[in-house]
Formats: sequence, structure tokens, C-alpha cells
Amino acid sequence: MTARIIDGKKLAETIKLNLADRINALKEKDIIPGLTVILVGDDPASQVYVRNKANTFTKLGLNSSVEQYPASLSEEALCNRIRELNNDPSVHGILVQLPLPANLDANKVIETISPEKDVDGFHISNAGALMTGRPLFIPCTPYGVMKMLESEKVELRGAEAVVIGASNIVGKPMALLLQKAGATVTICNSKTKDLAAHTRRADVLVVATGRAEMITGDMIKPGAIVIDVGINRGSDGKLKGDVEFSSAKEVAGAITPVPGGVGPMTIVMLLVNTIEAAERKL
Ligand SMILES: NC(=O)C1=CN([C@@H]2O[C@H](COP(=O)(O)OP(=O)(O)OC[C@H]3O[C@@H](n4cnc5c(N)ncnc54)[C@H](OP(=O)(O)O)[C@@H]3O)[C@@H](O)[C@H]2O)C=CC1
Ligand SMILES: Nc1nc(=O)c2c([nH]1)NC[C@@H]1CN(c3ccc(C(=O)N[C@@H](CCC(=O)O)C(=O)O)cc3)C=[N+]21
Ligand SMILES: [Mg+2]
Repeated sequence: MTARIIDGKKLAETIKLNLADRINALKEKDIIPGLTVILVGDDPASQVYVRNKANTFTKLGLNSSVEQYPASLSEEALCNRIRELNNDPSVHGILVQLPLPANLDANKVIETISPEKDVDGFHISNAGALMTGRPLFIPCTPYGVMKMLESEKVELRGAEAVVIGASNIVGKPMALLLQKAGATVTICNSKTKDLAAHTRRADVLVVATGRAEMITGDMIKPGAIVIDVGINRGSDGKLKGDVEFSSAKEVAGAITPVPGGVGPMTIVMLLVNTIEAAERKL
């Protein structure tokens, strides 16, 4: 048996179509949801993502601007610019593309963003709000994964969910959302002993490590739902997930591809969060 492919690109398009009413209702009140993306340095991969985000926004008639700064930008100058954006009523969302150059303290920069405009959900107060069950913004990638599981009608209550990766932007919020939905959650990291023993128990397996194709079919429970968050660019320029798709699809019940899986969902949830931020200003 071969796995069902969970088409993130298609689901993202469907969600976008369903946002039209909310966007129009805002426009009738003369509000156009606006996102400002700040990119520091000249990492080519970051430039691609930032361009994808901006294109998605403008196609839907939303405002989006990208501000690019040299890697030499000082922390103070960056924080001052963020404070200006915090006070600009035409800006509903502010996103500082990560990773930042090493001379900048990412925590300090993110905590300068007003929590009401932190559409990534990375601000420490938004992380705390999510943890205590009162989220202001749900981080886009885990949010998108939950929408994929919903669309697949995956029963999460009582499910064994295993999340590999424990970052603040993917693994940890992912685990919280799965837990809230009723799953029994295990979080694995690079020190986990016998990773395969954990992954083989998973009804729902979410992989977010940044280690290309580290999860192979023999590590997957037959019929499991496999969500591959990884984005790894090979030396051939092609994108690879953290899951070896060819072997995993022979065992899993359903699986997300890379590209065309979680990535497009992340962008559409950023749209959702920005619209939500604008609606709160009504
Ligand atoms: N599709 C999308 O929209 C997005 C994709 N990504 C992609 O997702 C991946 C993860 O991103 P991010 O969370 O930011 O990465 P981080 O590097 O911040 O975190 C990686 C996590 O994986 C764990 N890990 C690393 N190696 C192993 C291993 N061999 N076994 C078990 N756990 C391991 C680390 O463990 P430890 O804590 O012990 O260090 C850490 O917790 C990347 O490929 C990234 O590009 C990220 C954001 C959005
Ligand atoms: N503050 C901040 N917020 C983020 O959300 C954030 C970030 N920093 N830094 C980098 C990661 C990564 N990320 C992706 C978003 C979309 C795709 C995406 O659209 N992927 C497409 C293909 C892209 C391609 O072809 O390169 C896909 O998987 O089909 C991928 C990765 C958001 N991130
Ligand atoms: Mg993807």
C-alpha cells in the first residue's frame, strides 16, 4: 500500500479562497491588512522565502513591504525601526526573518516587536500565551500542520504523537498544539536514545530537525500520518525534507511532500494571522 499524499499547496489555495470574505469586509472599512517583513543580510534562501511571502500577499490585494538591510545593521538601528513600525497604524504584522546575523541578539529583536503585531507568534509573551492556552497568534508552521491534520480528519484525541525537534518556532509549539488537541505527545531531540523506538510508536509523526532524509520507512508505524517540516537544499539545488519520501510513502498512511507540503501552509497561515491582526483593530 502506498500513502495518501497530503497536498499542502492545494489546501493552502483553498484556505486563501476562503479568506476573500474577511479581506473584503476589512476593505469596506478602508482597512487593508499590511505586513512588513524585515530581512537582514543577504542569505539567498531567506530572500526566496521573503519574496514568496510578499507575492502571496500582493496577489490577494493585501499590503506587504520588504525592508532589506545589510548584515552590518546595528541592533539599535533595527530595534528603532521596529518601534516605528509598532506605531504605524497601516502595519498590522511585523516579521523579522530568521536566522539573523550572529552580531544581533534575535531574542532582543523579537521582543521589540509589539506582541499585537507579532504575526509569527515568536515574542516571549506570545509563546507564554500559547503555552497557557490563550494564544494571541499561533506560530504559522505548527498552525499550518494542524490545518493539514484537520483536513485529513485525523483523530488526535488519544493518538500517540511524536514530534522530532524542539525549537521555539516549530517543535515546541507543535507539541503544545497536538497536546491541546488530545494527543499524547513525545518530543525528541538530538540527544534522544533510540529515536526509532519512539518514531515506530507514532500514529502522528512530525519531523522538524533540518537533517535531510533522516527518517526512513523502517522507522515509521504502518498507516501513520507523517508530516515533514524539513526544508533542506541539496548540493543539486533540489529541496529535500527530513523524511526519506521514497521509503516512507510505502509504510505511512498519509505523508506530506517537500516541496508542496508544509511550506505553502506556513505562508497561508501568516496571511491568516495578519488578517486576524487587522480585524482586531476594528
Ligand atoms: N516548512 C516550513 O514552513 C518551515 C520549515 N522549517 C524547516 O524545519 C527544519 C527545522 O527547523 P527549526 O525547528 O528552525 O530547526 P532548529 O535547528 O532550530 O531545531 C532543530 C531541532 O531538531 C533537533 N535535532 C537535530 N538533529 C536531530 C537528530 N538527529 N535527531 C533528533 N532530533 C534532532 C534539535 O535537537 P536539540 O534541541 O537537541 O539541538 C532541535 O531541537 C529545518 O529544515 C527548517 O528549514 C522551519 C520553519 C518553517
Ligand atoms: N521569522 C520567520 N518566520 C518564518 O516563518 C520563517 C523564518 N523566519 N525563517 C525561515 C523559515 C522557513 N520558512 C518557510 C516558509 C515557506 C516555505 C515554502 O514556501 N516552501 C515551499 C517551496 C519553497 C522553495 O521552492 O524554495 C514548499 O515547501 O513547497 C519554506 C520555508 C519560514 N520560516
Ligand atoms: Mg513543504
